Amino acid sequence: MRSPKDFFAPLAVGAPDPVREIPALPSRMIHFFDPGNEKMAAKVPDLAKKVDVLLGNLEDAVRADRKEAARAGLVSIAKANDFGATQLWTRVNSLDSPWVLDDLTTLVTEIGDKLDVIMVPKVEGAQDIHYVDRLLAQLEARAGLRRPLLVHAILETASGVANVEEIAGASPRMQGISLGPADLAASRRMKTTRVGGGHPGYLVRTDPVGEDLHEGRTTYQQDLWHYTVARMVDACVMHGILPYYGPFGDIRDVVACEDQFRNAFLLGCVGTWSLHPVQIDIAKRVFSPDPKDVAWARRVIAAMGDGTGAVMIDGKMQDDASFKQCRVVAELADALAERDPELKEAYDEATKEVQQ
Ligand SMILES: CC(C)(COP(=O)(O)OP(=O)(O)OC[C@H]1O[C@@H](n2cnc3c(N)ncnc32)[C@H](O)[C@@H]1OP(=O)(O)O)[C@@H](O)C(=O)NCCC(=O)NCCSC(=O)C[C@](C)(O)C(=O)O
Ligand SMILES: [Mg+2]
Repeated sequence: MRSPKDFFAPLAVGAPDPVREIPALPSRMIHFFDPGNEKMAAKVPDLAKKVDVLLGNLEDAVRADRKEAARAGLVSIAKANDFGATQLWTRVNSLDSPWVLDDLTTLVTEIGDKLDVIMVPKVEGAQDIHYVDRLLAQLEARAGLRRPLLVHAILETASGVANVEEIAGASPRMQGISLGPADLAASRRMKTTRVGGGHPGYLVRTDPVGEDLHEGRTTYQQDLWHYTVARMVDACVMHGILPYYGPFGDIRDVVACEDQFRNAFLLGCVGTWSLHPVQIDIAKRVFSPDPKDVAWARRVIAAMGDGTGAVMIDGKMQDDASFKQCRVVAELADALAERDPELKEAYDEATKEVQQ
């Protein structure tokens, strides 16, 4: 284990200094595309205006015989475009694959100055992050990069979940963690065949009402991912990094997708993945606080002054703790409003209505 004193020293001579704080940039949706797929790649410049993060995916969902095309596609897309405030991320192949070394070497060398975050799949423990950390420092030094690349881990193995706290704190490069429900389900031997979302068999049932055990008993479907998401959120917050939901594979079921995203938002996640253009607006709607909640939060903050003591607003007690919750909502709204003029108008309009 590294000494905390050494944590902010570069891991290679000439590599940039590690960051001391992870920037809380808007990242409501991480939009996945296959850079080797010409149809998808053609849509990227337009999509860049709509999404917070564009991610060139090199791992699963890219066929083995298209891995090199995807890598080369990402290099040319990054070189040909300036995405402005939209971040550019990549997901490299897993650390046990034959492609990852070339992914990291090529991408850092060719477009290290354009990339913000490298997503590493199937992370099992801190040792995986340490490997990537050192290698990135060596490549950054060789490429003469001035800004360190950040690392995002996907939580998609049982050992990854068991070690999530040490993964979150393994390097100052750690930017965040996403849930990978499909690989995680396989790793845990869960008996599901879906990419995220619920399952009708995972339920609770009300007590029997009479002799007939089948009669009049309501069932409620439960959230298969509650434990993992909640644990991931705590691990991330403990280490000052950002938690994200992940993929929702039933592209047609936009209703359940929105529910899954909202559960994650309410539990503390800052964003999710969009796998198809139709999921972009869902993520934007869910991960931008509701204007009514923003107006309420601003009203509580104004009424609470320095944030101490207790006041009553519309019959509800407010104190230091509810003031802090309101600040979370209001600060997120302010950050998003800076990037999105439509949201700014909606938030200001709702705030004015409350003040009248
Ligand atoms: C689902 C698929 C096959 C349906 O693709 P489609 O072509 O059948 O859909 P469509 O509705 O017909 O598409 C309409 C148009 O949108 C385009 N399009 C479609 N998707 C995108 C996109 N993402 N970005 C940009 N453009 C896109 C598509 O090319 C088409 O263009 P056209 O009108 O010119 O013909 C397709 O959307 C896709 O491949 N999406 C990305 C899938 C992906 O990245 N999967 C990996 C992440 S999930 C994962 O790995 C799991 C995890 C974490 O590891 C774990 O839980 O373990
Ligand atoms: Mg996976």
